[in-house]
Amino acid sequence: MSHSLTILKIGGAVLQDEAALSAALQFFTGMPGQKILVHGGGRKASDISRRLGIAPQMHEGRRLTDAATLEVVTMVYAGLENKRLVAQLQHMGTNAIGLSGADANIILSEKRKHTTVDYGFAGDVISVQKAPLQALLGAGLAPVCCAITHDGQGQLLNTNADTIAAVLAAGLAADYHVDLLYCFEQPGVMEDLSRPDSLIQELRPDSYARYRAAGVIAGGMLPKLDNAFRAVNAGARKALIADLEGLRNGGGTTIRL
Ligand SMILES: Nc1ncnc2c1ncn2[C@@H]1O[C@H](COP(=O)(O)OP(=O)(O)O)[C@@H](O)[C@H]1O
Ligand SMILES: CC(=O)N[C@@H](CCC(=O)OP(=O)(O)O)C(=O)O
Repeated sequence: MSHSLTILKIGGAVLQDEAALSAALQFFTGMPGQKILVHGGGRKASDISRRLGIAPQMHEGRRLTDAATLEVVTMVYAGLENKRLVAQLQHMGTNAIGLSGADANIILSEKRKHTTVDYGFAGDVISVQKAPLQALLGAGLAPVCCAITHDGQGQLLNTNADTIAAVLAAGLAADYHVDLLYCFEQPGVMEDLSRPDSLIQELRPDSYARYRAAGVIAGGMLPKLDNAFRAVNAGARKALIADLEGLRNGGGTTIRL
């Protein structure tokens, strides 16, 4: 295992703020070694859904994805957001290549099964094909991955973007020293979102369970943390949740076992 690989995931709020996005892409461009960018775009998809008269519906941080919503998220994530990120990275000197999970069959998923909630065309990941990713990385390209996956039967599925970042980290952990960085608009996981000084510097499974049961950690933070633990469990060297300032200066919330 000779190479380091950094996987940076940027969320919907960062994508909505041009200055923050540009700073995040500059940070990505400056990262040494091999790297993958994973992006969300949930807020943009919700905006465009509303403009089309489709009310966005989320459950525990995941989108209920009916057929019309699947069209919207495919256009937004695999189209608009993915391609504009690739273009901006090219402008900054990073040779990026945009991918969905269907491209080169990198991420195979299945319709999310749940006993009480119908998630529609939301996809849970079954497997990651690492060979095409390794080939791209080895060729000096930076993959830019969106949250659209496929089931191998021709059906596109909508997968949480934090999950995409974590399964890539887990899938590649046997071959690289993987650092997984989640960049969003908060300083990290907070005890109280209204208090910027309430950063939780370190989370372990037991403290996560306590905060979750107390309702301190909720919504979009649940898939982020479940996935960060998944990646570290699978052998990622590091998982960090932070804003850009924290990523630059060693702040944020570190996930430990
Ligand atoms: N304890 C917490 N600390 C930080 N954010 C939290 C917490 N609990 C809930 N959240 C919410 O989770 C959101 C992040 O989830 P989400 O919007 O899905 O982010 P992203 O688009 O980056 O994946 C934050 O903006 C915040 O509103
Ligand atoms: C199934 C599911 O929830 N998919 C997510 C994919 C995008 C995403 O995760 O975007 P952020 O990182 O910006 O939240 C969604 O449609 O919101």
